[in-house]
Amino acid sequence: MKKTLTIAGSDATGGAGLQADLKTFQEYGTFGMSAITSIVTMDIHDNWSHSIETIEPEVVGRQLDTIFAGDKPDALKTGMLGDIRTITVVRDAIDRYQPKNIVIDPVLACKGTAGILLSENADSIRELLLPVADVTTPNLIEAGILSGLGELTRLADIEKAATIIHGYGAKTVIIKGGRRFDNQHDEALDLFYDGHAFHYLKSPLIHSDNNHGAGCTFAAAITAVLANGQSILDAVTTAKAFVHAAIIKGHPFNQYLGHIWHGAYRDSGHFKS
Ligand SMILES: Nc1ncnc2c1ncn2[C@@H]1O[C@H](COP(=O)(O)OP(=O)(O)O)[C@@H](O)[C@H]1O
Ligand SMILES: Cc1ncc(COP(=O)(O)O)c(C=O)c1O
Repeated sequence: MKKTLTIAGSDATGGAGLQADLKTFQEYGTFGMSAITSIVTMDIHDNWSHSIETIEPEVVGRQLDTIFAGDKPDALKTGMLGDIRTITVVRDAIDRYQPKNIVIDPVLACKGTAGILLSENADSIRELLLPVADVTTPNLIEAGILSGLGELTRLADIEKAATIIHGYGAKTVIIKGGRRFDNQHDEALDLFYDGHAFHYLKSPLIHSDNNHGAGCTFAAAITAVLANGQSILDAVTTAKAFVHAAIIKGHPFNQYLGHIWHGAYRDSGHFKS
């Protein structure tokens, strides 16, 4: 049994955050574990504004000590980390326990929120987590912030951002253009860069707002496939198909939010032996 770990925030609605990660880990037949960093709530009476309650960093550290008291996870991912002190705690645990297959999803922006969440975390993620990342998966906004390039509107900008982020130490960078990157071909386009070549991952753009949790789920699927021993390019390719199926079979939650369905890839006949 391969083991996977998420260090992430809780999304009470169940679509994103550690809930998305654990569901996805299970879909890939891995045993998921979680260290919770923050609790996100949304207010139906205030235009669905998001609030973040951070868990004491010391408690995050104790969760990690608890998890690493067992066999080492075969892969781990980080999501929303909440407090800057938490980023230090996570890096300390990585130095102490030396896990392999580290996926850093640098969550700085949630869909459905006008502003950027936790932009002050960007510097700490860049300095402490990118140097130990086997894979990092910023969306278009996060890649603009982490690279310092700001708004990325052309393919050349995205490639430049990937090169800069790779320069901070992440071995593989995947910039999720998703539906944010405007292109003439109606494609959801992501860029994969491993320091050698740029690969574009493309899928038809789905015209749906039921996309809450897509980013977390994409990174969680990569984590699970790495835990199962496959290559990074394989992991990213199947994660793209997994999240594509999940968005197609998404369903509305309320007038503000629509969920993806994490079980859609299995429903469409995958994972059957
Ligand atoms: N409307 C869509 N149609 C097809 N794929 C999408 C769509 N929106 C996002 N994706 C894909 O889902 C994954 C997550 O991307 P995105 O939603 O941009 O991340 P985040 O949740 O971090 O903002 C990427 O592989 C992206 O290309
Ligand atoms: C705890 C948590 N993590 C991450 C996210 C980002 O979600 P997505 O995968 O839609 O970008 C959210 C969004 O609400 C969240 O609540």
